[in-house]
Amino acid sequence: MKHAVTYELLKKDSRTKARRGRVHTPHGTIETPVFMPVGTAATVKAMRPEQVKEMGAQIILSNTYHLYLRPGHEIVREAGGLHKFMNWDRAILTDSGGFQVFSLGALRKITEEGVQFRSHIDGSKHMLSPEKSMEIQNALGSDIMMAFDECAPYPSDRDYVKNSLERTTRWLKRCKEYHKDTERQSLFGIMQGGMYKDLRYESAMQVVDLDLPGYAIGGLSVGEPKELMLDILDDCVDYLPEEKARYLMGVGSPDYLFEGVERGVDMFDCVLPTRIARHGMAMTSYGRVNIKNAKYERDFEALDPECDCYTCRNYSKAYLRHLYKCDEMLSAMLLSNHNLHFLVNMMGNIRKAIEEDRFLEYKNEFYTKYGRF
Ligand SMILES: CNc1nc2c(CC[C@H]3O[C@@H](OC)[C@H](O)[C@@H]3OC)c3nc(N)[nH]c(=O)c3cc2[nH]1
Ligand SMILES: [Zn+2]
Repeated sequence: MKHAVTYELLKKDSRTKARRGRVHTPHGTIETPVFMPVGTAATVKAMRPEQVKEMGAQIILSNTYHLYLRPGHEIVREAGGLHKFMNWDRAILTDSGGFQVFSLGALRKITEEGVQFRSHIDGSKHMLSPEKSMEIQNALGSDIMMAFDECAPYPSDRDYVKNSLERTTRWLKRCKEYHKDTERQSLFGIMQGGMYKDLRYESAMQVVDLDLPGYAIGGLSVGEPKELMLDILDDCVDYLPEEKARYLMGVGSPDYLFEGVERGVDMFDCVLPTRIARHGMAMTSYGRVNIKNAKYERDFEALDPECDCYTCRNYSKAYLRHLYKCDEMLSAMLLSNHNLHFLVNMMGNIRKAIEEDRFLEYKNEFYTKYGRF
């Protein structure tokens, strides 16, 4: 059968596991490695779609949990699907809701059937199951649908993680069984296994056995120390087939992106760029800038001298600091625009560096200038 989404490997780095590829989708081709802006409630916060497109973003993310609760997936279906509803004609990936139920929902109860929870919005009772998650993602019409899984909390004991990953595999089979229109939308499996390397292997073998168009590494970036995350990640990527796309969920800041690329990851997502923007923080070529700092009061230079984004071309740090101090909406808009542009642009430079076989040199140059992460 023809899959909606396919991965094409273009070039492997000669000294690391970094790789340059493409993810072909019904809404366009995604150059990888790629950073995917997060648009949880069908909007990349404080950004118009044209701006997200103009900076070069090829795919954005949205969320089953949020859109099911508000406005409701049937309304999005009646609107013609998420692409139409939010005026975004490039690719969309939706998460399955499992993670959000645990990070946002209240009074949860896990059974073989699925997860019962109360809405964090109005306390109403709901049930998410593999079938329900697929029904919602079918209604949203995303190009890539994530399997309904359980992301075990950190830390979790071994028995819990083992039972959880086995139930996640049973849920994945139910997702695959339910999803019929494989030429319109592709289902990605998610490997779990917590911080236990042997359980990671078990989960990967069970997930890969279902021969899906792409796979995600879940259960990481959940509060574990960086060196532990990277140690687990080192193994996880090798358990996934080379000819399929690999997505590391919930990652990340610039250093995690470099470390993930170096270990063979193709796709990344993180709320950081827009979230820290709302708190007056910017990522720049010379490290983080906390715009509320008094030292910027008379700093009439651009946020990042090496950035050509709309924010850096037209406004000074002094003005951005003023906007933040006045709690003006334009503050979040301009800082979000820059932070997203910064990460999307950085990934473009990483892709170019892999093409020119100088990924490690670019990584070291970036780290030296950026300083402390
Ligand atoms: C932050 N760390 C982290 N996030 C994670 C997410 C949410 C990403 C999703 O959450 C939204 O941003 C809040 C993004 O939109 C993304 O959607 C795809 C995960 N989702 C699933 N289904 N399974 C996991 O194991 C998992 C692990 C994560 N670790
Ligand atoms: Zn900029």
